[in-house]
Amino acid sequence: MSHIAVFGAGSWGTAFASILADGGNDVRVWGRRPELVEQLNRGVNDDYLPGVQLPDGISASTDPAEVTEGAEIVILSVPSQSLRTNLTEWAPLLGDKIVVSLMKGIELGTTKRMSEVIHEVAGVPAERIGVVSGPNLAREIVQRQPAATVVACPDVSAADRVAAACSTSYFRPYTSQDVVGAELGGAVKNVIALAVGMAAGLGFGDNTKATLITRGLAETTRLAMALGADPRTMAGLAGVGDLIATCMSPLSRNHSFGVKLGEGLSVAQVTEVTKQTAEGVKSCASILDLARAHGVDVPITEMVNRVVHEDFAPADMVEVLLARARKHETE
Ligand SMILES: NC(=O)C1=CN([C@@H]2O[C@H](COP(=O)(O)OP(=O)(O)OC[C@H]3O[C@@H](n4cnc5c(N)ncnc54)[C@H](O)[C@@H]3O)[C@@H](O)[C@H]2O)C=CC1
Ligand SMILES: O=C(CO)COP(=O)(O)O
Repeated sequence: MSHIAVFGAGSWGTAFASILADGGNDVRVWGRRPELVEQLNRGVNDDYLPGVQLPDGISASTDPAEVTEGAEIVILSVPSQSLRTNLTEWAPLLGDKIVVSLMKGIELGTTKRMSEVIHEVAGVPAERIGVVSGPNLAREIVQRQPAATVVACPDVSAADRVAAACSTSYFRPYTSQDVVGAELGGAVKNVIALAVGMAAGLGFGDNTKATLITRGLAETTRLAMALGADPRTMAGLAGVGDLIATCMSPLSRNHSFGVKLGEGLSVAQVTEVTKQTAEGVKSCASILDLARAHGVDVPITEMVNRVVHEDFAPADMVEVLLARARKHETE
């Protein structure tokens, strides 16, 4: 049994803590708000996962030092744009632990991946920074529905340790050394899910959705390869696997956000009613910056960014995408 710390008591932090507890670990969760921490200590998380009874083996605290004391692995699951600020406080607690990011976003302004932010702010060597990414909608996971994921880390033995800790009868982790691919797949699929949601909100059917998913995979792969990722990761769970789950599921916050935009609500109106993190809304801008810096064409991301940040209409997005010059499919 390992002692594992989880920072972030939202839907995925809590669901991942449940996997770890089911895997036989002693899990301590850090939450910001005392009321939520109190809920977790009663075995529930009514704010983010209402109606779910959490497994035994999870305790929670608002004290980062208490949560990390004796932990071998530290899992980070806060919104991507808050990680840098959070880590400034947590960095001294990380010591020689394996640090794992569950986050699926790219930092605004710096265009850094979450593993890069962890390395930069907390000084953790790349060999001890892992990423977990795959088709893992939190609500299905806490119902113990079967799913698989990717645990990526440059150090295979560290990836193995994390994979062993989160291996259960319903959750199957595969290991990988492709951190860049896993992080890019996880971040860009949120943007594509916004586009697919918009298409659904506009009343388009499965041909349109499949087209956006497939061309979304093409632009994700182009960008990931430009950053040094293995293209095979894009054909795996952290690539097309997560892309399909997020683009097709009404449980996805990014997909649902896009649907409301497609139905005619403004970004401000959708933001107002969206209580949880939809990473693609912010990361579409940083992913576009990243792609431009590497000279990579990402037309869907570009259109999503225009809708979300430049007041462009979703219907016009479709028109512009279809009016582009014809090209070879594999270019
Ligand atoms: N929910 C899901 O199904 C999955 C989510 N993810 C990723 O996990 C990450 C976390 O997302 P969720 O747990 O789903 O989000 P969430 O919105 O359910 O929860 C976010 C948590 O972070 C806390 N938080 C908000 N602002 C904060 C700040 N400034 N400092 C510290 N804590 C703050 C919130 O209070 C909440 O506890 C995201 O990057 C998301 O893309 C990855 C796989 C599945
Ligand atoms: O990453 C996810 C599933 O793998 C969750 O997607 P959303 O953040 O869009 O809900």
